[in-house]
Amino acid sequence: MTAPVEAEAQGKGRAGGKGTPWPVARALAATAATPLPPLTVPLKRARGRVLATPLTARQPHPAFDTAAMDGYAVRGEPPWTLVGSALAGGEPAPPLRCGEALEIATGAPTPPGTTAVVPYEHATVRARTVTPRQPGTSRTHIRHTGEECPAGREVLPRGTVVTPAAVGLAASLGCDSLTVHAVPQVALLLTGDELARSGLPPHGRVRDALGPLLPGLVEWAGGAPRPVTYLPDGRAPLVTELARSAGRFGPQEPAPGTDVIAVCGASSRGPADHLRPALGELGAQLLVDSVACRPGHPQLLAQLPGGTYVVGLPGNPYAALAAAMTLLIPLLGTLAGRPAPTRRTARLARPLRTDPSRTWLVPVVVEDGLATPVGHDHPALLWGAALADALAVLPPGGADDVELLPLPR
Ligand SMILES: Nc1nc2c(c(=O)[nH]1)N[C@H]1C(S)=C(S)[C@@H](COP(=O)(O)OP(=O)(O)OC[C@H]3O[C@@H](n4cnc5c(N)ncnc54)[C@H](O)[C@@H]3O)O[C@H]1N2
Ligand code: MOO
Repeated sequence: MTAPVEAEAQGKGRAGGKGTPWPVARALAATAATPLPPLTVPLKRARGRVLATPLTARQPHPAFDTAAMDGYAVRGEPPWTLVGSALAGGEPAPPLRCGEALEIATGAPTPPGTTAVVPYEHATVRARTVTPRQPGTSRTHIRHTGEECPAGREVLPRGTVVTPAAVGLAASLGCDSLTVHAVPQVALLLTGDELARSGLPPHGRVRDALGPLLPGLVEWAGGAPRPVTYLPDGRAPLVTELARSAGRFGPQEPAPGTDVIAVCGASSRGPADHLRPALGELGAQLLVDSVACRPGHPQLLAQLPGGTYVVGLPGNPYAALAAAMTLLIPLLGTLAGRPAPTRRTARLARPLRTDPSRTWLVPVVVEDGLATPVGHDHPALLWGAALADALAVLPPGGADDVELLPLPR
């Protein structure tokens, strides 16, 4: 599927054309790369990354026989004589003898010989004699060593995203570090002389919507966004910044280790749309050149000679988001080591206008398996996307059941 950029950059024939079919483009983005190499990081830096090796228990859980309730550890048949007390984290208690009871806190090791823990509410104590309030049940209220997880057991497979719960689980099982995939480093280049970064822009200029949007989107997809770089319109600044971001050359210090560069704007064929010519000048290979979808068709995926990927996103903000969901998010997922997402579908709440040759990405809210379009889906405004749970993928010709691309919430 690769084609030298130079050839494409010369012609304008594909600007309004159909481009790569949307499902093909997404699959190309997901398979263009391989996961970044593994590295071992402390637990506190592991969250959001992806396990490169399975998480296995370094110790059994629980690590010792322990009381599941506050009450009395007892041995043998009642009544029992109270011989002392044990708190969680305290000195280990000596073995119990038959007929003895030890006041015990939840989580304290049960002394050797314990046959049950009688909760306070099930016991009566008089003159250091403990008796049960009701006939014994079959429950001993002892959590035995390894009963929840034996040592060496694989508890999370490779490819699991490290959630807060996973970090806590790893700690419970004695881990101080996790082996995860490196996080894709993402440079964000925004082009356009018309962009204003705060306040109400003067006539003819527009507020930048993508500088505020993209870092959160990249983090959600498992990448690490670099601070946004704003570029003036022009081919030369784009060539210089693409090369610098890729760490290849440049007058300034190269940015080390950039895996992906997302470029916003300059993706179409107008006089200020320099992305394709700039990529051509740098000797990039186009992997996807325009996608048969609305919005977002001018998007592209390319690879610079040093290996860095470039995703070209249209300047129109909703078109940029739709394009990012098509090319950038699958690419980042693969680089980050995430498994392919589970395919989700829903029934469209009402039929939508369809296109015979292009996929439409439609913002929807999803409830009880029904996808309801929220409207407000003009390519230039993120209103519909901000209301939506997901983008519904409406294939050429339409469908009753549609695939969903969940949006970050
Ligand atoms: N002759 C053709 N013209 C256009 C075509 C085409 O096929 N043939 N496609 C249109 C489509 S669809 C899109 S989308 C845009 C893509 O344009 P670019 O990627 O080149 O982006 P720009 O021209 O720079 O900007 C387009 C539009 O978006 C605004 N913009 C840009 N950046 C931002 C930002 N960060 N935040 C908010 N708004 C932004 C910009 O001001 C323009 O209004 O091309 C069409 N034209
Ligand atoms: O990608 Mo444009 O519609 O897709 O604004």
